[in-house]
Amino acid sequence: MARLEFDHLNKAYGSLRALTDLTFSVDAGEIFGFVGSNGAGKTTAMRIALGVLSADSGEVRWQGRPLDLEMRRRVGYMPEERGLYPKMKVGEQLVYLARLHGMGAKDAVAAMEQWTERLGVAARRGDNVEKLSLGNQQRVQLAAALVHDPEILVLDEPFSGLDPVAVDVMSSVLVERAAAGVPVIFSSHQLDLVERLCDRVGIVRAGQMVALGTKEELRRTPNARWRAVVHGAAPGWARLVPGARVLSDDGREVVVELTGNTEGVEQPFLRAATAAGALREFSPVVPSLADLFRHVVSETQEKDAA
Ligand SMILES: Nc1ncnc2c1ncn2[C@@H]1O[C@H](COP(=O)(O)OP(=O)(O)OP(=O)(O)O)[C@@H](O)[C@H]1O
Repeated sequence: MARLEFDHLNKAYGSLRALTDLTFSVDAGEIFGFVGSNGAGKTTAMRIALGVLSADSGEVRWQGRPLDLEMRRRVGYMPEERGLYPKMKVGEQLVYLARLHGMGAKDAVAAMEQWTERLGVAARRGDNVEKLSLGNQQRVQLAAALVHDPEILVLDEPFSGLDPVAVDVMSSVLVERAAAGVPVIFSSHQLDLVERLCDRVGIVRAGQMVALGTKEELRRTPNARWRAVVHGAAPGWARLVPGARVLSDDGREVVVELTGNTEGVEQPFLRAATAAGALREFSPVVPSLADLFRHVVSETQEKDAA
């Protein structure tokens, strides 16, 4: 299986430990969301993958082999600090970058035309990059990451500062590249997007991976939560349900945490809700990625403090 592996990466800047045994992998065809608070170490890990920065120990492998200079030419990278030449024309710059990655002149021009078209900046090919709005510069930056038809995509906050249309274009490009077998890793603070796009997610805190898995795996909690909306019920009815802890109750909507998360664990709560009054809604409460993120980050902060 073709897989991009980040294997026990350690990195310190002087006395600051930026990464501690950071380990995870991204399969070919998978979109991996790399999330974490500011300063958690995402950029550091991506820079190590690209060889812009060296790790103190650990390595990044593609298909079982450490990423060397030759392989890194086949990676599409969007650096956080962005890396375009402001005084060079959009089209020329993309052709130049494609050639730098080993493409022939004709193919480089064709790829530049294709990607500027796809990303909605074809009309700006003749303009210097610095004349473009920030969002359009970012579209060009993505074109720069894609123009050489990379085998791997590593994108540092590709969605920041994009308008909703550009977000849609960027999303569809990532989904399409993954469908073509490319492992895609991107960092983002926009957790709704990560939730929507990613197959798997890794949450880093202070250089360590604190949660890793598919969205379903991350959402699986030891105790299920359910909500019921009941009209005309006597106050406090839910407190009498065996195995249920009431988390909130506004007189109509009640949310409970149940002991366990097995099939059918909600049935006593459902029966009680039906008996209590007119049941209008009944559903499981599924935590969002933002809920999980807050939970994981605050939980590990408490552990650190202890
Ligand atoms: N060149 C550097 N010299 C010293 N410290 C650095 C350097 N680059 C990063 N750091 C520190 O390493 C830690 C990890 O930073 P990094 O940029 O990798 O985090 P990040 O997760 O990408 O953050 P953000 O979401 O804010 O972009 C931070 O504490 C940061 O201050």
